[in-house]
Amino acid sequence: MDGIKLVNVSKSYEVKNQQLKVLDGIDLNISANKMTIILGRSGCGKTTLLRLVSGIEEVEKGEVRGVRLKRKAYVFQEDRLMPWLDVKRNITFGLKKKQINHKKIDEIIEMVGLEKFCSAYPSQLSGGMKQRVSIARAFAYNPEFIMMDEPFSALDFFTREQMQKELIKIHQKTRCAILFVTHSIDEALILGDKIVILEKGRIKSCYEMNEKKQERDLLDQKFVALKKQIIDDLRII
Ligand SMILES: Nc1ncnc2c1ncn2[C@@H]1O[C@H](COP(=O)(O)OP(=O)(O)OP(=O)(O)O)[C@@H](O)[C@H]1O
Repeated sequence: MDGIKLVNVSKSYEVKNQQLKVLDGIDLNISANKMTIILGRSGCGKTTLLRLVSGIEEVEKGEVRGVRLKRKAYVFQEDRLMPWLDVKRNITFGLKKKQINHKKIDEIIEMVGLEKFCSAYPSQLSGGMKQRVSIARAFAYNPEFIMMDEPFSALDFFTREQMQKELIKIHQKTRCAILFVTHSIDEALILGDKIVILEKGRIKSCYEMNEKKQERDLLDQKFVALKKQIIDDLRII
């Protein structure tokens, strides 16, 4: 699959008769098979960027290339499950009957550790389990490109750590392109193949990460130094 390319993308909103510039001249390559992280402070335009890439919102200026014909999935901060459907039906929701490959769906359910909960309803699941269902639903669609908007931000430290590990595993198997929004520097360092720092609607800096994900140790000198650098990038002067 080819990647996705943003060329000079800008977006403004009209708020109380004034133009609020949210994104300003974004140039970005979202590589196929890789996890690209958008990291930034609250209000810097991360969700707006995802919405433009997904096509939910229209680009005002510039262009998003290579996304239109791709199979896309979206994972939101909240799980957005159907309360009246059990886990398996939530995961296959949106797929046509003949598109459902039960063997593959069962594999995905196993990958997210929910094999014992296939017939449970969302009200019977914890927050972390519900978010796993959302992730399984995205992967069940066999997407070429997944957009994730702070999917783990409502989870406690340990559940979040576990979900990050699961996401790395499932991504290594499927190798789809992922655009992942977060405001956690640690999460970006754990997951990213590329970390893009967004600041006031512009790309402030960009880091390519070549270290194997399973071997990343955030307490290692190299990662501590990179984290300091990113904190400096995010500091508003
Ligand atoms: N539909 C809209 N109409 C007007 N202003 C909007 C709209 N959507 C977003 N904004 C404004 O655009 C700015 C960026 O919002 P966005 O949601 O993209 O930020 P974010 O980086 O995702 O923030 P957070 O991390 O808090 O979710 C904010 O000032 C927000 O108020």
